Amino acid sequence: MNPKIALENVGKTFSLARERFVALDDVSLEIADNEFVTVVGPSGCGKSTLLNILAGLEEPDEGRALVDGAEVSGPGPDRGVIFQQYALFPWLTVRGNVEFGLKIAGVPRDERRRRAAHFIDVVGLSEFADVLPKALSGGMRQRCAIARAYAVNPAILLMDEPFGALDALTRVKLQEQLLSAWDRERRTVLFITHDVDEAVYLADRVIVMASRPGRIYDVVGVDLPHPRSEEVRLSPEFTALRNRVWNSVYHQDDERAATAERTS
Ligand SMILES: Nc1ncnc2c1ncn2[C@@H]1O[C@H](COP(=O)(O)OP(=O)(O)OP(=O)(O)O)[C@@H](O)[C@H]1O
Repeated sequence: MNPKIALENVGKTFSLARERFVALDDVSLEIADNEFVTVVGPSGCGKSTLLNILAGLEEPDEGRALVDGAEVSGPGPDRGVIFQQYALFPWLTVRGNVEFGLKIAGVPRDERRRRAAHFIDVVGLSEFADVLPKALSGGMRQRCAIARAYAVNPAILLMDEPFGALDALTRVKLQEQLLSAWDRERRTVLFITHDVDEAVYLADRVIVMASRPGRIYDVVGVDLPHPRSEEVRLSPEFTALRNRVWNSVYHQDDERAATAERTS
């Protein structure tokens, strides 16, 4: 089957003052329809650049980014993007925020109401539908942002550290909620995180990146059962996968040093 998303030999370099940063070097990746892929790696390894290219917010210098076989040429309603900072409109209620994208898309009022109510329920915010963002906690705001992204029904969700600013407990709750929403309404998801446990818990496949130059370093398949639960989180299988990804992320430098030593 054709992949939903494909990156073909993507390269991207930024120049800052006199320095050049190779944010992505020859990155190739295929993501299947309805697959949940997480990306982890050290700071500056090009994770956000990769997501921004797929979102159509950055252009690659080399190679191509494809969605459904067509080259990405800008943002589109087929891709919902969720960043770490929940960009909610402060003057709109939860319902207003979730309905906003539907209004822009020209969805009629009754259908808008119905869809917004459904996704507000999916993220567990029904009681707060008429509340303004300032009265919500950080976790609730991010749930509202997720409901808004889901409501416009994009085939693809691109999530850049969406839970990065939240405390550990809220984070775990949101992981559960995101996965249960995904179990009910499958989407193709690319999810960036710094958190190895989060990467393994959510994913069908974890992509580990390395920096300087930014590239794919390791790919780890996660065959843990769904629906995932605390039991899965505490299982030896989860621990083994987590350790494997942890080693890949945190021992990249050891390997590099050993290679440098061997070749010097
Ligand atoms: N607009 C830009 N202008 C100049 N350099 C940039 C720009 N965007 C990214 N870079 C550089 O490209 C490299 C990759 O950045 P990117 O933000 O993609 O990494 P990241 O893995 O998402 O990092 P982090 O985990 O810290 O968010 C870094 O060296 C960064 O400084």
